[in-house]
Amino acid sequence: MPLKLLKSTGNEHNEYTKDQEVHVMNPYLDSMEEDILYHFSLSTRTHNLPKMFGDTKFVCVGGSASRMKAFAEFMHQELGLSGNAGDIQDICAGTDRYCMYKVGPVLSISHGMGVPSISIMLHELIKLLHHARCRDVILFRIGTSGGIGLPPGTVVITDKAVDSFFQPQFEQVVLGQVIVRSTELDKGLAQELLRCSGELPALPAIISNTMCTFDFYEGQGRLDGALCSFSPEEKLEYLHKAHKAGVRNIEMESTVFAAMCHICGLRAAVVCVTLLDRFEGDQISTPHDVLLEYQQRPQCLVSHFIKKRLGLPIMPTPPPQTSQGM
Ligand SMILES: O=P(O)(O)O[C@H]1O[C@H](CO)[C@@H](O)[C@H]1O
Ligand SMILES: O=c1cc[nH]c(=O)[nH]1
Repeated sequence: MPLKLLKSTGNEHNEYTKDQEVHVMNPYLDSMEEDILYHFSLSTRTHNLPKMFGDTKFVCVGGSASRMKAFAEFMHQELGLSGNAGDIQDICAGTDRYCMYKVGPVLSISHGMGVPSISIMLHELIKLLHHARCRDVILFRIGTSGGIGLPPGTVVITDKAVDSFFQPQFEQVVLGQVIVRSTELDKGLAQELLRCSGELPALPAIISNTMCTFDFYEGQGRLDGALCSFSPEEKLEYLHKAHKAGVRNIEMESTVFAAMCHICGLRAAVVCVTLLDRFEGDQISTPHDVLLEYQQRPQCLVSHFIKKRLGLPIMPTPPPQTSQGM
């Protein structure tokens, strides 16, 4: 079935109606004879990127390769595409750095853990979207996080992505100098996702700030790493400060994701479920099947959004069933 993109679903921000290109902010790129997207195992010389990707409208990224494969299979079913969802091929099969699946106008890509890993992926993704002459693309990070003062399983739609000092910025070292970039995300998109969450049963969601750290253990104030140089009281004091600054969840990619999308004119949202309440502990001890169900919540929410955007009938569909790792 050919899929048609609706320009709007009704109430969203005006920005949605713009015909928006992907801006690469690099004056040298277009004069290169060939651009090798090394970590995707793709190139402008060996692949017809406009033909392969030109109709892409939604890009969903997340840390785990199996999650992003399962999400692609789920979207195949949700979009009512022909063929067998299980036959979808990894476009990046020539490398095991990242995986990438395309289902209709949706790209599903894994990014690994942490800022350096997602940053490399985003450089190549944004160039890919540019070379493919994509327009009006929306990016989503669908991930997991540690909550602060929230019941586990809550989906946090990020308002501001903040650093470990609670600042809405991302610092990149370039040629030995620190460049500070804004981590502004699309507020209209976040609101629209929140409205979508209200249309789904058992999908508790809020909009709030997300803190992005460079580490899972010490960087997130955990007492259970191989190293720990602070007391339980100091840990709680820091988490309370974060809470006071409006932070309700912690993960490891949102600031660079927000910063790079913002600069390149891409509308973007970060949608992460909380796996635990960090006021209560550090270890993720919830049973695996419960964690899997939590992990599917951002996927169901973003799928619902995409289907609305495409004007597809919204029917209660079961969440992705394939074996996803955490
Ligand atoms: O669930 P994903 O997308 O992997 O992301 C979160 O989980 C990882 C840590 O377990 C970090 O990468 C964090 O950002
Ligand atoms: O506590 C958590 C859970 C998932 N991901 C994180 O980065 N932190």
